[in-house]
Amino acid sequence: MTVGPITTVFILGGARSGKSRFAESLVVSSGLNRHYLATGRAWDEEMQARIAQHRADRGPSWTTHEEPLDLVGKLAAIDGEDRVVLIDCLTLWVTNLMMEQRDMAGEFLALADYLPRAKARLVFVSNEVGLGIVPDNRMARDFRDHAGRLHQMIAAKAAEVYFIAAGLPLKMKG
Ligand SMILES: Nc1nc2c(ncn2[C@@H]2O[C@H](COP(=O)(O)OP(=O)(O)OP(=O)(O)O)[C@@H](O)[C@H]2O)c(=O)[nH]1
Repeated sequence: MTVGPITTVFILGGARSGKSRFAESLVVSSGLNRHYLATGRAWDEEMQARIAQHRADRGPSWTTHEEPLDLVGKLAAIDGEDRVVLIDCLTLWVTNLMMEQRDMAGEFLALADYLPRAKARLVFVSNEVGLGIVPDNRMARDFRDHAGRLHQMIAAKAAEVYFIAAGLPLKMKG
């Protein structure tokens, strides 16, 4: 990640592709203060254990925040020139917004509009969920469409975009 002008980085990949690890390595190499903003919720014991492991792996040099819905509000609240914020991940945010029946287009626009105003560097992580066959239920199809639209909006605003597969980053923009 370029240290200099304000930069937004967007990292897309499949489940267990290594996207979070790659994102964390960019944050560490920036030399800036490390902030982690989780959109996920611990809905069962397995997820609680997974989150605890992630926190232990990140270590004490990271400040962790959790916000399932008001992503722009939280980003604005923790903003600062001295830091980089890793947002993990956009697809869980989409899930949470759908569960609460929020205005998806409005929420996405608010996030895209916020990006050029951020003082912190932002590293977004998301799951590419659009590569398989068309899901046979409506909710899954809607989810896939929302995620695809959001990804295009964030990729358009990001200075760098990566696709991760099998732990390997492919730079798509920047
Ligand atoms: N609430 C909360 N969630 C966290 C925290 N740390 C990590 N997570 C969540 O853990 C998820 C990533 O973990 P995994 O499911 O193990 O990884 P993955 O995205 O399948 O795989 P990779 O592509 O390898 O990153 C993220 O989406 C985060 O939301 C935390 O401190 N709090």
